[in-house]
Amino acid sequence: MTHAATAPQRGSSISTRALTKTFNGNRVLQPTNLEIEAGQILVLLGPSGCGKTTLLRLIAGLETPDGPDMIRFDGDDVSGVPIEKRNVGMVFQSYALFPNMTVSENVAYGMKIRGMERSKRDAETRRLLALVGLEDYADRRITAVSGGQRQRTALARALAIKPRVLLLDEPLAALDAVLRERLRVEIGLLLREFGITAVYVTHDQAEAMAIGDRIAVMDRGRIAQIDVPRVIYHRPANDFVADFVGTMNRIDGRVSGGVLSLESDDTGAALAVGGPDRETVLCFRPESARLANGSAAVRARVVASTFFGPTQRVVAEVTPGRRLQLDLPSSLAFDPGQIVGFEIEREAIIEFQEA
Ligand SMILES: Nc1ncnc2c1ncn2[C@@H]1O[C@H](COP(=O)(O)OP(=O)(O)OP(=O)(O)O)[C@@H](O)[C@H]1O
Repeated sequence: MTHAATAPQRGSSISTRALTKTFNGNRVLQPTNLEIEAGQILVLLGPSGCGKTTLLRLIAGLETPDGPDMIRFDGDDVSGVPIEKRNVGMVFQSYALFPNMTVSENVAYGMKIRGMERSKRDAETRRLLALVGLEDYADRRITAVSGGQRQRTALARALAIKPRVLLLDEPLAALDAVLRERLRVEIGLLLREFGITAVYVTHDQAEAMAIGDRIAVMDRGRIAQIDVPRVIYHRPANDFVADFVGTMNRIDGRVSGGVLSLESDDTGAALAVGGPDRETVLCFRPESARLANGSAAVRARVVASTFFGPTQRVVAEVTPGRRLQLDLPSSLAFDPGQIVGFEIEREAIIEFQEA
């Protein structure tokens, strides 16, 4: 395991039971049952207004649930426990740091007001600054460090009070894309090293995939699906999750003799999918397409192509108006109007039950 200096502290498990929240007669959180194991990172992912922040604030104790005994930490009802007694740390998009203090003073603040003695506090501050890679910036004023360094200061400050639950609300939203990408990896590693239980709100699916042990995708006050990132991505439970997480292609048509056929002049689809004859909608991700020729291939007319570096995203029509997005090797050039043939592995095809 890890050595003493970074020995993981134990996080609390969190569970909610039919947790709801109503604002002025409007129920914005539908009955929600969550089980978050100690030390796990759960990401709440969903579009604006779906209830992510409300759920986070309920766990924090910043909002009151509709009823008693709806939230438990380590099996104990925390309904009557105020935020300062819940042992939660919070990190927000706006850093909420003290601008007139240095980086290390900000990190030490919580320990100071809790009366930790100077030498212990200094040692702990140094340890935390090293952990977030800011040891060389300890004496800089907050106003003299970058956005990413401020966010890491905020994280170190939240961890300094040794919370058993860390709640993060869009902590990287204010940062530029490059920094966001780097910090999302770093934060995930840090939280795991700390062994803390974390709930992390974002509407950025790449961030959710990188950070979450599990992801809860939320839709209009409900959890639409909760699972590990791989399952959320490859086996979305419904249309909403499929569309919200990544790009999903759809081909609708009739499956007859296990094959979905769409024919029109020089384009068309002949996808072997198996199963009984039916009207259906088949879904697949752009990266599931493989270039192919022959009778088993789908043929589509290229509309446009965008270069991504290792791959290119080709937009092509399988019949007029039925557009698909395909990720194909970028070493090949595809001109508009050209016919491209491709296949999709059967395991990569997702079919939702007709509602
Ligand atoms: N204090 C409040 N009073 C009344 N309605 C509220 C309050 N807080 C949130 N809501 C409503 O609850 C719903 C969920 O809001 P919430 O902030 O939880 O969404 P979100 O998923 O975090 O959105 P965003 O990504 O935009 O922050 C919204 O319709 C919002 O308008």
